Amino acid sequence: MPNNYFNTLPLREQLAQLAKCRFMDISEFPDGVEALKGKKIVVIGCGAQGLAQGMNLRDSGCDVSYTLRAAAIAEKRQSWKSATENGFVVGTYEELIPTADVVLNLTPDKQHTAVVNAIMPLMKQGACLSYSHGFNIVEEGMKIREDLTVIMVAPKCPGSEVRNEYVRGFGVPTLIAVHEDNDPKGEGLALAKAYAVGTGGHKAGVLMSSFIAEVKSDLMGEQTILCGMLQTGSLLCFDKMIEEGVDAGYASKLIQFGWETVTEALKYGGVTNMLDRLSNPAKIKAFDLSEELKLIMRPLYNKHQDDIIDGTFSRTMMEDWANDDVNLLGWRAETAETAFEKTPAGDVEISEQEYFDHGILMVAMVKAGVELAFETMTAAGIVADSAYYESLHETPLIANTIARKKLYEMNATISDTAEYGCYLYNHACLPLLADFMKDIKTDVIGRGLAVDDNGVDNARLIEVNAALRAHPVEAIGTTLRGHMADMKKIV
Ligand SMILES: NC(=O)C1=CN([C@@H]2O[C@H](COP(=O)(O)OP(=O)(O)OC[C@H]3O[C@@H](n4cnc5c(N)ncnc54)[C@H](OP(=O)(O)O)[C@@H]3O)[C@@H](O)[C@H]2O)C=CC1
Ligand SMILES: CC[C@](O)(C(C)=O)C(=O)O
Ligand SMILES: [Mg+2]
Ligand SMILES: [Mg+2]
Repeated sequence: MPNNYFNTLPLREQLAQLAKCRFMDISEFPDGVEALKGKKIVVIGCGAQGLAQGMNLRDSGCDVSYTLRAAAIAEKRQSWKSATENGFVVGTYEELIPTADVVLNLTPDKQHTAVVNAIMPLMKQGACLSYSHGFNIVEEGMKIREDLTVIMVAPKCPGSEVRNEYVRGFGVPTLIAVHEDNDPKGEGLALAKAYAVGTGGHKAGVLMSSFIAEVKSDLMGEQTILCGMLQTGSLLCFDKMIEEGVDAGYASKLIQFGWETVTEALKYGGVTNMLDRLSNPAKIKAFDLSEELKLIMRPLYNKHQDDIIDGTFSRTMMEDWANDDVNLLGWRAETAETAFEKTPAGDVEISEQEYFDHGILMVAMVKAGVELAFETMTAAGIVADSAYYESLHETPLIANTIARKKLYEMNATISDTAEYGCYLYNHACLPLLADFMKDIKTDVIGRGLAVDDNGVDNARLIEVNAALRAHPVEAIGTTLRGHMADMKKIV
């Protein structure tokens, strides 16, 4: 059984690592990709992150090629097609790994131990090994050859958006770290910074953090608000609308594109702006619903964070790995059979404002999920900047994937680790919200509030506006969004 590295550390070291996080100003990247110039970068795997990061790095002037497992090359699998059709050199481990100065391990987390064990003997003396998620180091205690530098450059975003944002001329927030046990030449930070520039991350914001803080926050965000909450919310809202007689095509479209539309407002102006898009009575309704949701769901968020911190989550997921992914594959098949997933979006016009007015419950779910995830992460010692990226900032980026092809697309685009955690949350959250959903009517999902009484109590409105603005996620959000002035509009 793998050795959980985090659990071997003394408490004070665990707390120090969890709290490691510093926002890097754009002025700290004056050398751009210079540290990677003249270096040969070999990417292992050409999936969601592999293709996107490789393309961005190449467009930034780096020398990038791909190595794939032999069977993927022989059978000309999708990964081989993606790399070759995009004009990259592709070779076996034996052909390319010995030539690499920097190896980017962008295979699924489940494969990391086997992949790293296979490539380590082939790696050049003093080369660099990089990850985009630290599971293998933190949760499995992987030991890397002492002469190798080990870094992490983790985009806080699905691979598709890593590429899309770069093409739009921006980037996605990125967390970088150097594994302190493996920095023999002291060059880890320079390499990680150059790599973050090469993917465009520095334009959106780079956090200098630790492998531990990345793992414990990344797992929490993806399981709860980012993917779990959007999946649970989609299923509950769709089923409720059908039960209440809303046209199925309309309901399907409202949800498929609704998350993207309402969270676009979140991206620009936080929870406050998202709720400000509602009429005054609708805003108060969304606020009250979200308070109720937070009360019901808080124990679930705490459980996810506790299980992530003490290793229960990684142990159980690794048991599923050892059991041929029976749970993951079963949950994936189950999701494909849900009514929401099987009902195509109708050919109906829904205006941008209507997504808010008819999606009050969706707005409430996003608010509750973002705030709970942020509160739970920061209570566990994760720094607010990182908790912001893992809750509020990334939610719209995941919502974009649902707009493309519903939950299938979201779960195909995110990592298998995120997908497993998403289903885990969904399974616990659906029954938890069953009673709450019994009282839900189409005024808050599907049809909107009646407009004849648009009045509100002044005192209550002032109270709600003040509470929205006082939440700590709004303060850090305002600061971090200040560094994202060049962010491009999507909706
Ligand atoms: N998905 C995302 O958006 C994000 C992922 N990450 C992290 O990035 C890393 C990559 O994840 P992701 O992009 O989702 O992965 P994918 O599942 O999309 O891609 C995996 C790639 O690895 C190859 N691969 C699979 N198994 C093996 C193996 N045993 N040996 C060699 N190659 C293999 C696959 O090709 P083939 O099967 O053809 O060999 C494929 O090209 C993970 O650490 C993940 O946590 C971080 C942030 C976001
Ligand atoms: C969605 C979760 C994520 O961590 C990510 C895209 O950031 C992943 O593992 O896919
Ligand atoms: Mg992530
Ligand atoms: Mg992840």
